[in-house]
Amino acid sequence: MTIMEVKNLSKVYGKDEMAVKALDDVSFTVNKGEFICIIGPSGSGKSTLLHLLGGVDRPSSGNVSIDGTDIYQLDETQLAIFRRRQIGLIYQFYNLIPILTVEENITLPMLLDEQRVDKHQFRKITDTLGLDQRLDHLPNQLSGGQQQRVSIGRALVSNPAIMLADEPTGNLDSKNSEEIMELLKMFNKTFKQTLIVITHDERIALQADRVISIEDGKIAKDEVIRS
Ligand SMILES: Nc1ncnc2c1ncn2[C@@H]1O[C@H](COP(=O)(O)OP(=O)(O)OP(=O)(O)O)[C@@H](O)[C@H]1O
Repeated sequence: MTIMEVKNLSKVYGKDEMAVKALDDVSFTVNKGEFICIIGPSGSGKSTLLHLLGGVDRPSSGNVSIDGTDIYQLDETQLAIFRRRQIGLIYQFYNLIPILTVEENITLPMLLDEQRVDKHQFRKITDTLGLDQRLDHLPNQLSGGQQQRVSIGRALVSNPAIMLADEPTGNLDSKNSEEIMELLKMFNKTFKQTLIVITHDERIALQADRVISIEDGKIAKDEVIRS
């Protein structure tokens, strides 16, 4: 079953002689529950693509449909709500709010959305992420690996259909990196959560179901590794 349809997606930053074509007519579809890695050289357009898949930025042309919703037809408020409910985003530098505790950082998207936090779901996520003893800590009282777990918790709490991660292990040592990937894969397999990960790490790319290579803003290769 298709969960995402990307059609003729292009993104140009800047204008006139300053214009940079970061993404050039990219089209592909994603099946529900797929684990895709996006690879490619620095500056090839990977982060731009991920942001457009997640409704973070608007394309210059083309569209992205998620579960039948053409997301760029939504106005800003509708898009923000859609994003909070359907998309989980994880970055290399965790983007946690320093003055909020672990629990507050994780539940923030639900509170912003005026949704009740399901206590059972919250406990399950924080137990699985090994954060149950850290809920009252501030981000700077945690290790890098723990901070990344918090950002995964924050991305998971609304049970999004799609998880997008931009080099989620780029800032971690190999042991933490492995653990974070195991967690993401576990949520992908257990909850059929679609997982799209940008990585420079070949070992991570080899774990995916499918690898999309981006070069110069275009898809250079799209390979199914396992189905
Ligand atoms: N806000 C912006 N304004 C202008 N140009 C931008 C902007 N963001 C990205 N670019 C340019 O668009 C191109 C693609 O950038 P993007 O960040 O998507 O690449 P990337 O493949 O994710 O790179 P990296 O692996 O280094 O993170 C680059 O040439 C970059 O300089």
